[in-house]
Order: sequence, then structure tokens, then C-alpha cells
Amino acid sequence: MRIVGLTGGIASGKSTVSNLFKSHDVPVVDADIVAREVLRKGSGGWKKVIAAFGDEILLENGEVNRPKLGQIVFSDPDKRQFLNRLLAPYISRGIFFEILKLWIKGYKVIVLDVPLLFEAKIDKFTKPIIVVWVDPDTQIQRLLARDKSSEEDARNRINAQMSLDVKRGKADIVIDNTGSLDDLSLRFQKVLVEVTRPLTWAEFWRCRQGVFTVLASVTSGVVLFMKAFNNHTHIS
Ligand SMILES: CC(C)(COP(=O)(O)OP(=O)(O)OC[C@H]1O[C@@H](n2cnc3c(N)ncnc32)[C@H](O)[C@@H]1O)[C@@H](O)C(=O)NCCC(=O)NCCS
Ligand SMILES: Nc1ncnc2c1ncn2[C@@H]1O[C@H](COP(=O)(O)OP(=O)(O)OP(=O)(O)O)[C@@H](O)[C@H]1O
Repeated sequence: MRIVGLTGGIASGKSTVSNLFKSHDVPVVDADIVAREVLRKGSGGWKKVIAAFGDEILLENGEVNRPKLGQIVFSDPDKRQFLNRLLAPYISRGIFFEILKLWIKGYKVIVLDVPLLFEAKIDKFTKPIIVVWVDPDTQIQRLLARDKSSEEDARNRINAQMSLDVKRGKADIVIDNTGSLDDLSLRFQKVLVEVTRPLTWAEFWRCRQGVFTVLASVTSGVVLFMKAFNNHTHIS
């Protein structure tokens, strides 16, 4: 299985590109969705966040007040690093199981949409790495229009991430999304051809997907064995 990395800056257009992949039957694992799940009421991440930030971080219904937590961590790098370290094990585990499910379903190519792909060093497991790039003015305009946030909040969020130009330098494929959605669709067609071509063996091992494949094989082998063992015990 080929795991394609998709990243970029906040509001650079990752979800828009993800939707194009999905509309061409290429499944996408979205780290933002996984990160939401690990903060759901009652989950392990939720308990850790309450222990660290106190009950004041909760809404009346017991869910985490995301805008409030966002304001705290995006204006304080130490608290953000702390939250990242707190949630990283849960997010990594969630991503791993999402990939495993798709692998068991037999998908040959999947896309991993992770805003912090480089920061969290997940890029080692993905090939190729696609960076969705926009010029800084377009990025801030789209972020303000989408989130209806203050310019200060928007800039804090942009500054919380590795610079988009640095990310661009680390990419195998850069999608410039400064233009219109039609421009993006045209660029995307070429990217789709590139990511759905088979990997050479050298590329496969270089990006450590070999390690993931071995891990996934062993895990699913153990799951199948346990199922068979349980069935057998019930019958006798
Ligand atoms: C702080 C939280 C509660 C704010 O929630 P909110 O609904 O306002 O934002 P949302 O989760 O939709 O994120 C929007 C965008 O912000 C950026 N972002 C999110 N978390 C981070 C972070 N820790 N560092 C830098 N950028 C981030 C990403 O580009 C993301 O796409 C939330 O972002 C969170 O739990 N972040 C920590 C988990 C994480 O690292 N998520 C990123 C997935 S790898
Ligand atoms: N080419 C484009 N032309 C006009 N608007 C666009 C274009 N691409 C994306 N947008 C809009 O810009 C906003 C940000 O795009 P999107 O949500 O895909 O970014 P993202 O990188 O996934 O953001 P985040 O990091 O917050 O998850 C959205 O409102 C989207 O509709």
C-alpha cells in the first residue's frame, strides 16, 4: 500500500485537495478528524486535557470548548507544545488504525492529510509528500473568510506552524493553490496520475512504508488468528 503525505499551511487548501482525492475514489485519512475524536467526551485525550487545563476548558455539555482551548494554545507556544505532546500518542494511534482499516479493505493508495506532517515527523512514512502552497496574502484572506476570526487569531495560527516556504522546500510535489478552484482541479489531474503510479522497490523501502506494511501484516495476522481461535473455542 502506498501512503501519500498531504500537508500545507492552515487554510492553504488541504481539505479541498483531499475532497478531490475522495471524488476520485482515493481514500483520505484526515488527522484533524482523528484529533477531534481523541478529544471527545470520555476519551483518553479528553481526560488528559481536563487534568492539564482544568474543568474551565469544558462546555456545559462536557465537551471540550475548542475555541477556548485554541485561543490558549495558539497564543502560547509552550502550552501548544504541551498539548501536542499530550495528544500525540492518541492521534498517532488513531491514524495508524484508520490506515490499517483501509489496508485491510484492500486499498492500494491512501492519502494522509496531516497539517503537522513535518513537525510531527510523520513525513518519514509517506511517499510522495504533497505540499499545498498559497501565497501569504491569499492564505490570510481565505483563513479570515472561512473562520471569521480576528486577524490576530489568524496570524497566531499561521505562526504556530512551520513556514509554508520551508514546507515547500521539503515537498516531492508542490500544488500552488493561489489561483482559482478550476486552476486547482487542472493541477490536481497531473498529481493524481503521479500518485497512483506504482512505487519502485527503492522508493518503497526508502520511505519506510516497508516498516508500516510489515507492522500492519503482523497486526492483522494476529487479529485473524485470534478470531479463528475464538470461533474454534466456541464450537468445541
Ligand atoms: C486546539 C484545538 C482544540 C482548536 O480546535 P479548532 O476546532 O479551533 O481547530 P481545528 O482542530 O479545526 O484545527 C484547524 C487547523 O489548525 C491547525 N492546527 C491544529 N492544531 C495545531 C497545532 N497543535 N499546531 C499548529 N497548528 C495546528 C491545523 O492547520 C488545523 O487544520 C485543536 O486544533 C487541537 O486539538 N489541536 C491539537 C491537536 C493537533 O495537533 N491537531 C492537528 C492534527 S495533526
Ligand atoms: N483555489 C481556491 N480558490 C478559492 N477558495 C479556495 C481555494 N482553495 C481553497 N479555498 C477555500 O479556502 C479555505 C481554506 O481551504 P481548506 O479548508 O481546504 O484549507 P485547509 O488547508 O484544509 O485548512 P486547515 O489547515 O484549517 O484544515 C476554504 O474556505 C476553501 O473553500
